[in-house]
Amino acid sequence: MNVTNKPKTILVTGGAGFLGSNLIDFLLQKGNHVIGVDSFETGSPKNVQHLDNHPQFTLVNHNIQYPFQELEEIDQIYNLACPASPTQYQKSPVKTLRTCFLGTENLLEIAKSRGIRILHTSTSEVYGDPQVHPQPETYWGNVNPFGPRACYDEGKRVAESLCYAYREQFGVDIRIARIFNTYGPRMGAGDGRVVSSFIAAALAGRDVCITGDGTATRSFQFVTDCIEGLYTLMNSDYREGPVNIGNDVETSIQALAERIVDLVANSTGKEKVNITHQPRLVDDPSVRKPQITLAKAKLGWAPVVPLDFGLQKTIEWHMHQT
Ligand SMILES: O=C(O)[C@H]1O[C@H](OP(=O)(O)OP(=O)(O)OC[C@H]2O[C@@H](n3ccc(=O)[nH]c3=O)[C@H](O)[C@@H]2O)[C@H](O)[C@@H](O)[C@@H]1O
Repeated sequence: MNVTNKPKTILVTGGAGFLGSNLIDFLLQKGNHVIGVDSFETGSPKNVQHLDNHPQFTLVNHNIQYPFQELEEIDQIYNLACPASPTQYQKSPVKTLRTCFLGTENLLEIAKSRGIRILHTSTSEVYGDPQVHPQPETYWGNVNPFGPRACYDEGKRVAESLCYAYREQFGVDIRIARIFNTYGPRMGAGDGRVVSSFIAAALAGRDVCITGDGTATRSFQFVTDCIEGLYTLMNSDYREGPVNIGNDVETSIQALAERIVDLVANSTGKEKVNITHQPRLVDDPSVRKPQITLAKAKLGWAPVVPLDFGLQKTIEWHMHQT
């Protein structure tokens, strides 16, 4: 592990998104200068509003599908720009693919021409509906290239291939994180992903709706663990291949729903809402759990936030939204 504390100028794409804005806060707290880039298609200005007058922070409205016209000197790039919620990335699948390929290419070109390091955020979705469980980085996945999730799954896969190609052909210094289901403050009520959707419904007194029979599993990582993982990977010497960044405690969606319903009822003092079911989504992965031995060994990183604690923090954040 080689985590350096020397302040840097860091470009964060997707800077007004859920993960991007949390990463920016973290990097600023460490004394860095940060340039946040967002096209505001899924990112929200509210996520970075508190940084309006921050002397070390610049916000740029730009879509990474297009090359940057001008850019000051930078030391590192984190590429987090891409809609990540299935409901969002399926709205415009061509745009999602373009963000993954052209967007990543534009950033790799900057890294190449300036000789700087780039961390690309990939996803557990590269494993598709996995036939190997838990998923190690060496698993090549089970992805449908011709379905509603393909724009994201294949987009993220080709972006990894592009990073690899830029490393092999041009010697670009790359890091790739495969992020598993992450939740926490700033994942908005309308995001569509399961934790924020369940919390928002329960707080509003609506039924919590499971798509499927509830037996599907995910392994939920609190946002602070994810950000620590990304930062540690970026500043580590490990460049051989992708690294899973996730929590390896697996939970069924039914169990998650029941837990959220209980925690929200406890927090509000109101009655528990009902849990209902709708048909399973096409190509929805039936199980997901990261193997994180590589991250532990090479980065000395492991998640530390228990699900109940993270859910409680997330519920409190939602309760304070207007
Ligand atoms: O949160 C994430 O980090 C991941 O979210 C999605 O992957 P997915 O696992 O499908 O995330 P959700 O949409 O949160 O769904 C998780 C499970 O909950 C179910 N779900 C979701 C939403 C809902 O309202 N109700 C519900 O039962 C889904 O069918 C699925 O089985 C993205 O595709 C990933 O890239 C991303 O890394």
